[in-house]
This record gives sequence, structure tokens and C-alpha cells, in this order.
Amino acid sequence: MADEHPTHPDLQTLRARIDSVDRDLLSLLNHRAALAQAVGELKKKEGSVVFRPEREAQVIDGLKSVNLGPLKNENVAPIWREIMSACRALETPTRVAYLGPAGTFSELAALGFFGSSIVKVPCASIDEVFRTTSAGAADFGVVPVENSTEGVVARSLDLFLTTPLFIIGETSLFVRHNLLRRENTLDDIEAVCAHPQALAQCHMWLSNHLPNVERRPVSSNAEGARLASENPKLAGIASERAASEYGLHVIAPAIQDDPHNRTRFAIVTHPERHPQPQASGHDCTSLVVSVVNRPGAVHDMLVPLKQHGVSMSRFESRPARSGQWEYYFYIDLQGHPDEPKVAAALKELRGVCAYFKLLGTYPIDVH
Ligand SMILES: C=C(O[C@@H]1C=C(C(=O)O)C=C[C@H]1O)C(=O)O
Repeated sequence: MADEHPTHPDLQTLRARIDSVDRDLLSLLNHRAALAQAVGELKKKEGSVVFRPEREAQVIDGLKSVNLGPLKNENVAPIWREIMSACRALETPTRVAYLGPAGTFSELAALGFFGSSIVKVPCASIDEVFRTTSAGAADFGVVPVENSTEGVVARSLDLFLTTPLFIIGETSLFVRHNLLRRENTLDDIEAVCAHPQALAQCHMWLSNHLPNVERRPVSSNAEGARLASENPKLAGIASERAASEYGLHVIAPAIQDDPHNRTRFAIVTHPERHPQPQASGHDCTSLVVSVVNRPGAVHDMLVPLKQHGVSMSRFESRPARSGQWEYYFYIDLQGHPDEPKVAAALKELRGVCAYFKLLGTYPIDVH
């Protein structure tokens, strides 16, 4: 039918225009992909790495600053992450290790950070993510480091100390826990199987609704969902993605005690296979230090940061397990070691610390 109201085009006309825009977009995306392929060739000649987190952060930041809408800025980042993921895959495959099996929040974090054009390497534990990445069976590892309800993920922090891996990126995820089961009822549950962090994050809900049911810690939430798919007496706590992956009902949605529950993940790699990211303009530097156990030592450690005007966004302590009430301090600084004030603060800090290890420097998570 002809368009009777040229200023108010009908559905068919609008869809025809969308089809035409999509074809233009596809052709432009292919043009972009060919350019990325050419970049890949250059990198191969130079022997340099393909994935450049600082460049990807700048691409997204740059687009957000010129976006006129109606597309929302918060949608720009995920769209371009996917585009860059597909372009990157034309240069080389990216193998990413994370705490599996399929359907874990770690998998969602990996897909959110690298996009879906990756080779997935699901691992049985956080230790295995570190081992697999250290050994080179994966290019990158994705590990949880802290949760807004439960605090630090101790195992990851401990492994940062003892492995050569360093951090090249961060990403955070809104974590919504659901109670999953084969039977669509809360009756007759023998045990709720989930990762200890998830059990802790749902502590209040479980105490109120299933006070007498065993809470059984397992290696991951997806593993809990898998067990629940095999045994109708068991329930799991996991994502909606895990529910569909394992054919389970969501018998209670969003059962986490904190409605704004978020988990932050670090992206790690081996320094021999990947250089430290260059400055992107919005960077974070993570380190772990310890000082001798004497009055004022922690204060002295923070003086160089104050003097050089470097802000600290995180300060976390973990026992050093020496039996001497000694601690490791995990510190996040704003900035990149290429900035003179950050370099000066780090140099002085290194001088006053008994132990000093740079864990990495990377672009701050862009949403
Ligand atoms: C194309 C490049 O390689 C990769 C892909 C990017 C992209 O698609 O824009 C950006 C950075 C790299 O991770 C590049 O380095 O410019």
C-alpha cells in the first residue's frame, strides 16, 4: 500500500528503511572488519599481541562522547564490545579460561568483557583458571576478586601472590541469584547446592524460607545446577542462563540478600605473552605490598601516595599466614605507571615496603 501520510510512514515503510540501514551497517561493519584484519597483519609482522584493552576502552569512550542518541550510552559499550570481539577473532582466536561449567557468572563476565567471539576454556576451580592461563592453554583468565555483599574472594587474592600472572583488565557484573530445581516447588528439598559465596549472598533468604534445609557448598553455582538437574531432591542457586542450560525451573527469582549485589572480576594473563596495557587515560594500577610489623608502618606506606596526589580506590588486607600478625595489603591506585606522579609514588612506596608486587595496570571498566 502507498504511504498515505509521508510524515507518518507506515510499518512496512519503516521496516523497509530499517532493512536498508541494516544493509548499510553490514557493509560498514565488513569494511571495519577488513581494517581490523589489516591491523592483524601488521601485528603479525611486528610480532606484537592482538588484544589491546586500552585501545578497545578508548574506542568505546570516544563513541560515547560523540553519541547523540536516541541510542543510550550504556548500550554503546556492549554493542561495540561485540563488534570488536568479532573483528579481533579475524586477527587471531582469543582463548579465555574461567570458572565453569557453562552458565556461571564467571562465564557471563568473560563474555561481557571479551564479547562472544572467543574460545571458551571452562575450568573446575579458580586455581585451575590460574594454572591453565599460566601454562598457556588459555590466553587470558577471568577470576572473581570481590563481591559487594561478601567482600573479597580470598582464593583469587592469594593466587595473585604466588603466580606470575598479572591483571590487564577488570569487569563487573550485576549478580542475580535464583533458586533452581527440577520440581516447581519449595517442598521436600534435601539440600541447596551452590558455591559458598552464593550461599553466603543468599543467607537471609535461605534462613527465612528454607531454615531446615542443608546448604551444601560445591565448586560452582553451575555445578550446583547440574547436580539439581540430576536429582529432584536437590536445588541450586544460579543464573537464569544456568536454569535454561540445565533444564531447571526458577522456583524463586532474585534471592540474593542485597538487590544491588555486584561481583568484580579481574582479567589475568602471562607477562611473557602479553605486555602491560598502555595508558588509556582512565587507568587503574593494582599492587600488593607488606610492611614490617611496627607502629606507624601502614601510615608511612600511604605517605608517598598522598605526597604525589595519587588517589587510592581500594585498600584490602589479607593475613600473611606467618603467625606474626603480618598482613598483605592489596591496593588499587588511580592512574598508570607511565604518569610521572604515579611512577614517583610507586618508586617511593617500593622503598618503604618489605614486599612489593605490581599486579597489573589496566583501563578502568567502561560501561
Ligand atoms: C583492530 C585492532 O585489534 C583489536 C581489535 C580492536 C577493534 O576492533 O577496534 C581494537 C583493539 C584490539 O583489541 C587494533 O589494535 O586496533
